[in-house]
Amino acid sequence: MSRSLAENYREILVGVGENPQREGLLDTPQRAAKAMQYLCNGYTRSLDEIVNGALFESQNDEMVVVRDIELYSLCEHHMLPFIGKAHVAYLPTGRVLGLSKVARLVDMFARRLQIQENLTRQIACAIQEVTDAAGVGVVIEAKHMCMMMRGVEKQNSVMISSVMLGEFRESPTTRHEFLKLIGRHT
Ligand SMILES: Nc1nc2c(ncn2[C@@H]2O[C@H](COP(=O)(O)OP(=O)(O)OP(=O)(O)O)[C@@H](O)[C@H]2O)c(=O)[nH]1
Ligand SMILES: [Zn+2]
Repeated sequence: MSRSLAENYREILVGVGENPQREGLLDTPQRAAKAMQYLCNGYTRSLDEIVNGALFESQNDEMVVVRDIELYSLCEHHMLPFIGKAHVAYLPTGRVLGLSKVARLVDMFARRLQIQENLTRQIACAIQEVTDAAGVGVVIEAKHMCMMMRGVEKQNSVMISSVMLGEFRESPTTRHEFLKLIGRHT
């Protein structure tokens, strides 16, 4: 039988040289397990459940941009947080996605163990799949705790990753409009 997450956290406490019996730590394994389950709850979600049918007919085929969506994820190499912002855009072809669903979709993929590049691509592909857009652009800027709190210890570097699909990849004008709207291009 596999050990519970809480039991594993108790072992971690011992592993880092702590006494899991001391008063302040008595509930910590349970609490940490609950927190970690929350931070990884994206594994239990699906695209259908997130979108919940919130697709609306619209004749507007101009670019939709949702920028500055805050993002909290965990890097799959160190299981330490990376924190930043996601900017998402698409060109609708008759249907638009409920606004909050863009942010929910970002969270669904962010609440998993990730590398930033894969997270960026998964968000872009999901938006494409759900909306059947003529193009999708996603930019993520994030700071990685594994680079700040340990390792190379660089406090000011920001990782910027992008994925451009369809029109965003083929047309420099579309791409520039997106980058301008998110403040990344003049
Ligand atoms: N490309 C990419 N790399 C990441 C991401 N998150 C963490 N990393 C990197 O993953 C790499 C893992 O390198 P390793 O040498 O196996 O691990 P390490 O000894 O802990 O590396 P250092 O962080 O350099 O101390 C490091 O360069 C991290 O900076 C990410 O989202 N994308
Ligand atoms: Zn890392």
